[in-house]
Amino acid sequence: MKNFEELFQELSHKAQTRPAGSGTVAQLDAGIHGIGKKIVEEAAEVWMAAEYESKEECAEEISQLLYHLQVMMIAKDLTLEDIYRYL
Ligand SMILES: N=c1c2ncn([C@@H]3O[C@H](COP(=O)(O)OP(=O)(O)OP(=O)(O)O)[C@@H](O)[C@H]3O)c2ncn1[C@@H]1O[C@H](COP(=O)(O)O)[C@@H](O)[C@H]1O
Repeated sequence: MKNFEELFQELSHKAQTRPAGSGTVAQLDAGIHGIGKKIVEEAAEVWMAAEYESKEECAEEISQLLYHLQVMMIAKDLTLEDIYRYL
């Protein structure tokens, strides 16, 4: 099991090394517009899961939203500290 910080490290490394087959690299190549659409889509899936699905399905959708938010952070060259200072 990985935590938020570990996922961010992993995604940052993928963005730098660009391994073949990485979905993260594909997302980054899709650009801000594509990543933004994915965030909106995943946010809607979180809402629907919270309304109509199980707690576990809701947790999975939330994890996917967090993933796509991290991809956006990397695309915008934001660090975790840039975000944490507003929490
Ligand atoms: N945690 C995630 C993660 N969460 C969500 N996703 C992506 O978000 C999509 C969400 O799935 P959905 O079923 O909601 O969407 P979908 O419409 O079926 O998917 P698409 O057809 O749009 O890809 C998944 O298909 C993944 O592409 C993730 N992709 C990768 N990770 C982790 O990121 C790390 C790096 O992954 P790679 O860059 O692929 O090596 C690994 O540790 C992965 O576990």
